[in-house]
Amino acid sequence: MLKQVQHDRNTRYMLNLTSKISHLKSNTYAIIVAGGSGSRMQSALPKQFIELCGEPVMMHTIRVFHQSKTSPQIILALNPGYHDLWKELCHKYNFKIPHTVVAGGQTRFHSVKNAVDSITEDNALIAVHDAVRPLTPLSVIDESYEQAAKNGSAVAAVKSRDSVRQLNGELTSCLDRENIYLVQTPQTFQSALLKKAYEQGYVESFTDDASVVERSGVKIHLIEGSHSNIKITFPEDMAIAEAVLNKKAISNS
Ligand SMILES: Nc1ccn([C@@H]2O[C@H](COP(=O)(O)OP(=O)(O)OP(=O)(O)O)[C@@H](O)[C@H]2O)c(=O)n1
Ligand SMILES: C[C@](O)(CO)[C@H](O)COP(=O)(O)O
Repeated sequence: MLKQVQHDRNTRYMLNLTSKISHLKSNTYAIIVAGGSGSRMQSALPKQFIELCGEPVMMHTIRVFHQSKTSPQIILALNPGYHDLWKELCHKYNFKIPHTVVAGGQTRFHSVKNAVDSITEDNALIAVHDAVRPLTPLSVIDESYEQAAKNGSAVAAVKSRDSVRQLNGELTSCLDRENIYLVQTPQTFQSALLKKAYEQGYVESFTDDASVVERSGVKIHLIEGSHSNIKITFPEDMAIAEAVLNKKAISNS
């Protein structure tokens, strides 16, 4: 029964998608940023290389973008010191999804910038995504391209499920959580906007692409993300990601 419901949902989704995406005229790109060192993970290898359910985290991430109906060209930003390891891993895991590799930079901003600079098209849609978010639903990715085509930007976000308090000196005050969104990736933009935004100099408050684009004077549009779209940051996140992927494999079998 559960399987039938899932199947019906998938079919409905595919049908909706075919009609929705058929009018997307722009070429699409996916920048997967994998230039970080994963200091909070405290592992010998950066977390994007750690094996999760049979293959490195970032192979899952690239695969989900590859499955998008929009067929994005995939650009991976990776620290040059890891390019050879990545080649070896692609060979070892027989990973054949086409992608190009550019150098990762000092910060996430610099990694994204290197990838953005490698794209020459002004009339494309570019999704920027963390390599360490391997659980992003395909529907969120496709919706992000669709909405960015309409509105210029589409940034995945979810409402807080917890109550939220703000620290003011020694006191705390309750915030209205209806107005609080937790921001995820993908963060998708029309290429001309993203390229212009990444011409700005780096400032420390640039923690994501929305903050860079907003600073260039462009309004940010949010889209519904997913609570399962976690960023692998701490060791316990691997166990959560594994459980979600295993559950998905069972419901698809
Ligand atoms: N110089 C950097 C820093 C981060 N990232 C990427 O940005 C994403 C989100 O960053 P985060 O989770 O903070 O990764 P790390 O910087 O690797 O982790 P930490 O902050 O714990 O060191 C990751 O996919 C990471 O590889 C990047 O491409 N280049
Ligand atoms: C881009 C991001 O994943 C959106 O939530 C986040 O800002 C990355 O932050 P981090 O401090 O580099 O983990």
